[in-house]
Order: sequence, then C-alpha cells, then structure tokens
Amino acid sequence: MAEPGTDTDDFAALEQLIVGEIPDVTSIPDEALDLVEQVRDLVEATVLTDVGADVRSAAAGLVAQATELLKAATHPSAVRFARTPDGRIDQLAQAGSGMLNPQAPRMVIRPVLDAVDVGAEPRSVEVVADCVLTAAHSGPPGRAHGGVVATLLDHLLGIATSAAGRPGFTAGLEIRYRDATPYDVPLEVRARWTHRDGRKSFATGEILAQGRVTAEATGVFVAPRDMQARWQRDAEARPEPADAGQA
Ligand SMILES: CCCCCCCCCC(=O)SCCNC(=O)CCNC(=O)[C@H](O)C(C)(C)COP(=O)(O)OP(=O)(O)OC[C@H]1O[C@@H](n2cnc3c(N)ncnc32)[C@H](O)[C@@H]1OP(=O)(O)O
Repeated sequence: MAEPGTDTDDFAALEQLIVGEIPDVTSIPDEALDLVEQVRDLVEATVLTDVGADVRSAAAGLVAQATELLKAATHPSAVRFARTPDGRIDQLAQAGSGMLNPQAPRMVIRPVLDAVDVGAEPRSVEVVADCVLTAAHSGPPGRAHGGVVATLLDHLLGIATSAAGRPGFTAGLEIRYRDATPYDVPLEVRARWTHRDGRKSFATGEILAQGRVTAEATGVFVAPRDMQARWQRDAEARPEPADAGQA
C-alpha cells in the first residue's frame, strides 16, 4: 500500500490544482448532487427507522443494487477539485462539506468575496457557513456528537486560513464545548484567520444555534516546508507596490 498522501492518483489531482485546470463547480450535474442528497436521506432514515426485519432486508437488497450501479464506473482518486463561483477551490469529496460526499454534513459555505490570493500578504477574512445536522450526527441524546462538531470547526477554520492566503494542514485544534449543539436546527459556523508565525497560521471560530454559541475553536495550521518556500520565492519575485517607501 502507498504511504498516506503519496498515492499517484492523488498527486495527479494535486498537479491539476497547481496547473490551474480546475473545472467550475457549476459543471457538476444536478443528478450528482441529487444522489448525494438521497444518500444522506437514506442514512438518516436508516438511523431512525423502526420497520421490521423483512422490510430492512428488502431495503438492504435495494441499497446493494444501487451500490452495484454506482460501482460500474469509478474515479481513480477520491480527490476532485472544483472552483466555486467566488473563486475558491474546493475538494468535492472531502468529509467536512464535500458536495459529492454524502458522509459530509450538509454544510454550505457562504461566498467569500474578499479572499486573499495564496501567498500574498495575508489578511483576516471571516468565513461563514450554514449547516443543519441530522439524527445521523447525534451523540448523547438530543445533541450532536462532539467529533462532528469538531469536524465542522476544523473544516471552516481551514477554509479561513485559505481565504486569508495562508493555508495549512491542521496541526492542532482545541474545542471548547460550551453548550449542546442541536441537530435538525440551522447552525451558523464562523471562522477567521488571526495571525501567523512562520509556517504556522492561527485561526478561531465558533458555532451558533439560534444566536447562542455552542462551541468555540482555536486551531493551528502548518504549511508544508516546500509550500512555504514557494510563497517566499513568489513574494520576493513580486514587484514592490508603487508607493513603497513613500510615507
Ligand atoms: C482544497 C480544499 C480542501 C479543504 C480542506 C479544509 C481544511 C481541512 C483541514 C484538515 O483536516 S487537514 C488534515 C488533518 N491534518 C493533517 O493531516 C496534518 C498531519 N500532520 C502533518 O502533515 C505534519 O505534522 C505537518 C505538515 C502539519 C507539519 O509537519 P512538519 O514536519 O512540516 O512541521 P513540524 O512538526 O516541524 O512543525 C512546524 C512548526 O509547527 C509547530 N507545531 C506543530 N504542531 C503544532 C501544534 N499542534 N500546535 C502548535 N504548534 C505546532 C511546531 O512546533 C513547529 O514550530 P516551529 O517552526 O516554531 O518550531
């Protein structure tokens, strides 16, 4: 088995990201999005169902048929990039909010209109997402699982570091669970980059349910050494602003 993160097909997807041939997210057919929604509904129905064994058995047979239909053609890699209308690059199969991943919670990121180009001088940009969890995300009775809450925050803090122009991998994430995060209730997830220290980007965020903060997070995101070196080279190659030195 290949080392994690070194799979050739995943590298092909990353190469696509670097050379800039990223399809538009609007090119995803409605049928693909509908399939994801149907599977999410299926998962919730499976969690909540109270039908008898015979009906479960019939349903399992139908699901197995559907699985076979989908396996008739598969992508070599789960990594698939697309550009959102606001210019952000998304990985459609990621587990945080991936449009093509039914396992991802229904989290929709609002357009980020003032994002900073990666490698340019970073600036804090607030990123906001809307999310509704379901019973399939529950933990203790009536509230969401803490790991799912952490997923929402990890993802949006990561997006915030990208929007600020200094993305990185999550190296540390601290969550403060202040109150129950409910499911079947609209949630607002917010995040923002705060500062950097060399390759480290720091971000904070929170989840609100009906205006009440249920969880807060701080995270540190570390850019791989080669990525940081490239930003450094790009910054050195950039021409000085016209008014540089005139104050
Ligand atoms: C395209 C759209 C995609 C959307 C994605 C949304 C975001 C999703 C976010 C994720 O889920 S990322 C996936 C989960 N995270 C990972 O897989 C990261 C796994 N870890 C690594 O790959 C490496 O540890 C990493 C590249 C992050 C860093 O390895 P390095 O060997 O390059 O760094 P090193 O360990 O030397 O640490 C660099 C600096 O960070 C510091 N550091 C590391 N962990 C830290 C921590 N937890 N807290 C504070 N500082 C930390 C470390 O002390 C050091 O500080 P100094 O430079 O000042 O010495």
